[in-house]
Amino acid sequence: MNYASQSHLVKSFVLDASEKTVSNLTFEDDYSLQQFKESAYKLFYDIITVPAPYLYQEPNPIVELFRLIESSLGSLKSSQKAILSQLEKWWVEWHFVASMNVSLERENKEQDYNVISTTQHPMRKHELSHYARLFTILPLPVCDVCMVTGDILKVNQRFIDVFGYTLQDVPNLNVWWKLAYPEKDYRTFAQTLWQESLEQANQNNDDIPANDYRISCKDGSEIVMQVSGISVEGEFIAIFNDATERLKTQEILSDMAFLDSLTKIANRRRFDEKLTSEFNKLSNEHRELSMIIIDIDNFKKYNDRYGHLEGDKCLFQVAQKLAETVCRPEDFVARFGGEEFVVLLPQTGKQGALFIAEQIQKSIEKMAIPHKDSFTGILSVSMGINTIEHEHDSDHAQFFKKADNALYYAKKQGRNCIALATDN
Ligand SMILES: Nc1nc2c(ncn2[C@@H]2O[C@H](COP(=O)(O)OP(=O)(O)OP(=O)(O)O)[C@@H](O)[C@H]2O)c(=O)[nH]1
Repeated sequence: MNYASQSHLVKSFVLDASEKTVSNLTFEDDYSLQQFKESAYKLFYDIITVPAPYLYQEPNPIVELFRLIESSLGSLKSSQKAILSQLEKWWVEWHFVASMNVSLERENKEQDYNVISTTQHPMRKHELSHYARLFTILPLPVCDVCMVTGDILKVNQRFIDVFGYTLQDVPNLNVWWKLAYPEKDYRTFAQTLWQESLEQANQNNDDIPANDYRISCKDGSEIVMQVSGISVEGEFIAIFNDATERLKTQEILSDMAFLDSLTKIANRRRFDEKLTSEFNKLSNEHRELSMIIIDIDNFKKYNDRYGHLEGDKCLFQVAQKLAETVCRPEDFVARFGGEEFVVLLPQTGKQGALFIAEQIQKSIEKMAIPHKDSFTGILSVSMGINTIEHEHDSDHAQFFKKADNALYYAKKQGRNCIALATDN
């Protein structure tokens, strides 16, 4: 771009316009506004010769040029300032329309599409110029991608601000996937999800549905984005919406609801509360209380062999099975943490608790979840039981500790077994 000559042209245009046609850019009627715009567009048409505008990159040539013009005008009058800033906006619009026309012309070669005649009247492309402005000023990161080649055609300034990548860093989808999704497994997952979303949009003739993606930024930080999009004739525009805050809120809400997010049973916090309340009841009423701590055997090896995702699935299945097996309304099941669960059985003595533990063992065995690295070839659990009566001198921490000691003993016996805490 020849900055000097263009700067000179725009400068004389601004000076001329601010002297004659407008004062503070308040146009008396639509006609004078239209006149002014048309002369501006005519000027752009005369001076713009760059074939492929890279408007959305840093440094942005248009912005640079206008900075130059502004400094060369010395101390600006407010009317000149207003004209200059309007011109800059229109120039961006005009440039976008011109580039759209160039691609339209390429597609319509056989119809002898006349680019010049359309670009001389750019306001006919009203919608396009609106789109151009939207694309530039949208406070969300957006990028425009050619579906055929995978080339990223444009990214807006917000995209650069949020992710740190410019169009040079991510010229096409291949590079984008590698940089933004550096971990191979997660990349495969994200690509599959995005591909399915594209197909779904295509089938339903609808927008690209929104899903959450964990994206790595140029500075190495990670950000969770809800990505959706629209597809328009061989291109799609991906729209990124920050999901971090939403996910944080969801997490807090699910914590507040005392639900373990993975297994969908009560969590540790809820268990602590329940244990305290059951313990307090003991002193007032003639009651018993039993606790069973359940720990999956060799779960580390399970994760190592079948992968963490399968491990998560397994934890969910075991938790649901426990909730199904321990079904009296006053009984209580929670995930204590990791691969450890806990059952509280109010008004239940040693024999009753042992019976429930055996039921649990059987139901887990019946699920027959394959576990090649376990002694039995299927998933098993070990359990420690403790029971307390209304006359007691321990606190709930001690009560828990004894059940945990019993569990430790069960593990030492070779796993897949149940141990009762001793009285002392
Ligand atoms: N998939 C998955 N794994 C978890 C989760 N929480 C804890 N773990 C895994 O559970 C495993 C527990 O390992 P250990 O404490 O060594 O116990 P173990 O391998 O079952 O051995 P034993 O208890 O002696 O039978 C670790 O590998 C943890 O990473 C979870 O939410 N999901």
